[in-house]
Amino acid sequence: MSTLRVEGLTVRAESLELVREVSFTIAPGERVGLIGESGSGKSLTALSLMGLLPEAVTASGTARLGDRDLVGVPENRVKDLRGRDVSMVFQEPMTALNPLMRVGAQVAEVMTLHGTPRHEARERAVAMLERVRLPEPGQVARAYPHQLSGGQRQRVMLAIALANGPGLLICDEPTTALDVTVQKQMLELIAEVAPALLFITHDLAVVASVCERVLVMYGGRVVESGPIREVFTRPRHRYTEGLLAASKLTPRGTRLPTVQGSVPSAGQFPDGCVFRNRCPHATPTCETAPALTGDGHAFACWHPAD
Ligand SMILES: Nc1ncnc2c1ncn2[C@@H]1O[C@H](COP(=O)(O)OP(=O)(O)OP(=O)(O)O)[C@@H](O)[C@H]1O
Repeated sequence: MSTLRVEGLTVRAESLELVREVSFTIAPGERVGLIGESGSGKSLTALSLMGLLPEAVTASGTARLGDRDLVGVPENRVKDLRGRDVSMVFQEPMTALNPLMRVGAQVAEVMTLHGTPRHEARERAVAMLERVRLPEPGQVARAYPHQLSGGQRQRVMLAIALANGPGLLICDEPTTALDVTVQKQMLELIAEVAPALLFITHDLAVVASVCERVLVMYGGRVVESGPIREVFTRPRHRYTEGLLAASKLTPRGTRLPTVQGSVPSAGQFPDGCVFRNRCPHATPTCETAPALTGDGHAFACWHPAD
């Protein structure tokens, strides 16, 4: 597993700079959110890492996953990286899946493209469908996309994205088209299976529930970044303040007690709190977080508006 290091990433359409000098890192296992208003450059940032920029749009700067360059790589080599080192799940699975091909064959195809023998790929495809918790994976493998629900199709897309064991998963609004219950399950699954995650969304509650860190983009730049609790409770940039104010997250003014030397139990979080099952001080869930060192932390609690 390798760290993603992006430095000075700039995306241009002719002389127009659409993304400017973006720098960030994502360590193995880390989940980083990318938020910002429409047109702020989130998708172009992600597409640069996938080598999928639209025609006449170019990227400069560096993006390295371990010892591999992701930016400025010739097209014939980008195909090797895409799917194997970095994978992406988009919002609408129906447009990404081939309607005329059984889904098992579609999962298998991305493996054969990267050198897995055909018979082995078929077997591993079913295992991948099981990994993304599709019940009856053998049966699902034989289905066509239209025979599955939206949530099942998005799980298939996740299986395709993970098929070659990439080091980084990028998700661009992967649950926006799903209903709320299915969305929650899908987010939990993504958080669990992502080797390292760059998660693009407009939904701040989603970022808070899936990611540990967040990057805020505005006008093509990253204007603020940091751990979720810091950025969401003490935003430094006026634009972030505005985003929070306009979001479904509303500060209740509840300041939970300073925690001394122990991990807060789920009972300390009010119903509906996005931190409820996650320790806001550490990356794992409350249940598994190591005991705090005793210096104590205070935090405000943000939760979705009623
Ligand atoms: N092919 C292109 N040629 C020129 N400009 C483009 C092209 N694609 C995107 N842009 C512009 O680049 C800017 C950033 O676009 P991008 O799609 O990255 O924004 P975004 O933050 O992902 O927005 P959204 O949340 O709506 O998806 C926008 O101003 C957009 O109009």
